[in-house]
Amino acid sequence: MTSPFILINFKTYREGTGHSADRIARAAQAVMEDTGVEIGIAPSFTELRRMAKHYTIPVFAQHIDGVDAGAHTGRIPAYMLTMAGASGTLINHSERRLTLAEIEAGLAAAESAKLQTVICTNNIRATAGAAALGPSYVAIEPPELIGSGISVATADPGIIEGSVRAAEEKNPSVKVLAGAGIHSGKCVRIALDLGCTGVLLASGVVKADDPEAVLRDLVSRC
Ligand SMILES: O=C[C@H](O)COP(=O)(O)O
Repeated sequence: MTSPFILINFKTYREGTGHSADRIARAAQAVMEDTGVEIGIAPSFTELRRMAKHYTIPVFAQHIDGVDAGAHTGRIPAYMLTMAGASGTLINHSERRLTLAEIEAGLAAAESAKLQTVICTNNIRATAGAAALGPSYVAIEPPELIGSGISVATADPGIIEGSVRAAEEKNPSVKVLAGAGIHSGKCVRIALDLGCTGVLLASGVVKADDPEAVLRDLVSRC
């Protein structure tokens, strides 16, 4: 049986930058080592290489572009992510929405670089479409709950259940993460009980006074 996966997105929070990013990464590594629950981080591009060098936990990018090396100003190709030490990438986060063509190109680039892929979706139909593309994970996140402190696990368990079912129907090898407002071990337990492999979260850990305490609570019912 595979371990649950908890992926912490640092977004562009100041609390996820510089020394504060280290505080979270250090805590994530300690909790992962103590409990065996897989905990990954998705820091900003400017922190990614440093995070991947200093910590052994999985480090994901927050975005990828389906372009190769060359004349592409301001883009982030797969080879740069692997050179920086990333092991995976988010694709199509609600805060960085992409066209279908861009999602497909980013996914293909990530796969050819052997990066794990998390396509984010905002509803069950989008989950079905994303799962059909065959990423490693689909992360279902109702946009209205993102950053709200109100957990999708309790506010909208139906969207999680429906997404798990949709992914299973389209491609049973695609794992599902639940995200938006996740902040406690209870939220994680509900997501796992609904068939998810884990959770994608940000503010609950990144903005916490004591990120390690939150992380220990998150894994407490895995
Ligand atoms: O990538 C993370 C999600 O957008 C969830 O964010 P949140 O945990 O702050 O609601």
